[in-house]
Amino acid sequence: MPIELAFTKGQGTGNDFVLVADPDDAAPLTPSQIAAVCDRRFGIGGDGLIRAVRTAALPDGAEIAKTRPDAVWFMDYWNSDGSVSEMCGNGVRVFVRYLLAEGLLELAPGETVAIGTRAGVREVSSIGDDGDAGSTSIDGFEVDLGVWRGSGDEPLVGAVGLDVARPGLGIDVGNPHVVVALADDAELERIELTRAPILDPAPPAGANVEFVVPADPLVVDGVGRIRMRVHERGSGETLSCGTGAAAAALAVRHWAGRRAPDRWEVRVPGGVLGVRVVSAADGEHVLLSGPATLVFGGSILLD
Ligand SMILES: N[C@@H](CCC[C@H](N)C(=O)O)C(=O)O
Repeated sequence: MPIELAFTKGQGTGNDFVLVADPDDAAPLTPSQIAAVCDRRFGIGGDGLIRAVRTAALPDGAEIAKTRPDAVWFMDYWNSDGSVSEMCGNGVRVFVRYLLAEGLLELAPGETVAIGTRAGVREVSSIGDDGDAGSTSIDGFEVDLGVWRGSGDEPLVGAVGLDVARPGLGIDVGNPHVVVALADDAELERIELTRAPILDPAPPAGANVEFVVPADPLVVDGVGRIRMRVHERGSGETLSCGTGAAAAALAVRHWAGRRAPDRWEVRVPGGVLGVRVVSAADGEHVLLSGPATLVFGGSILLD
């Protein structure tokens, strides 16, 4: 007997998601149902599926429910192939937009909400209008992705369109990334990402792979500027990846050395994202800002 699933479609810089509400985790979806929903020809289509579940109702939220009762909602994030991920930087902004539209949350400009994720609690602020967060922040929402770290991975990365494999730098912002610098825009356009890049050695949990090109000049008015394309673990090439944009900015900042700025503008095929790095007592936090839009809603029949 097919089940009817009510959904909303949303996107942030062209990274698109199917959102469903299941506050009590009453009807978990199987990986094959998720892949069917995300299929662009046979389903709704999306780079991922996000379930809105109360943190206390989801087994993966149990620890957060004990320590951070203010993180009422959990972003249960799934890639389009039905694999699970710890975190999604574009997704978490669209998730907050969705909670607001569904009347599940109230948030004024400048206010912050704590969201449970598999990477831990993430603070999301409404910015723009009255809630400005600074010159590189993009109106919409800004998420504190927490303390970033180098993953220690330094694989060689091969991709169709690259003459030789290039060195990659592993960055962890709650989920795993490998960032690769390319020479120029022509090389960035030439790579073919319908096939997954080959990482040697491959990180055990896989990785999202970002290809970046610095703008010339790299820094204007204290803001670093880069272009990026991405192949996402579990979703293939997407128009944008928020955590990937943060990882790409962090890698270029690392390569640029001590005088590199803390504010970055990252151009992706689907738009522009803001990244800033802020020092705190527990380390360097990376913050991501960008738009979040709901596009349409409906219901789908699922086997
Ligand atoms: N598009 C997302 C990242 C989604 C998860 C990723 N594919 C993974 O498996 O880690 C973003 O905006 O960060």
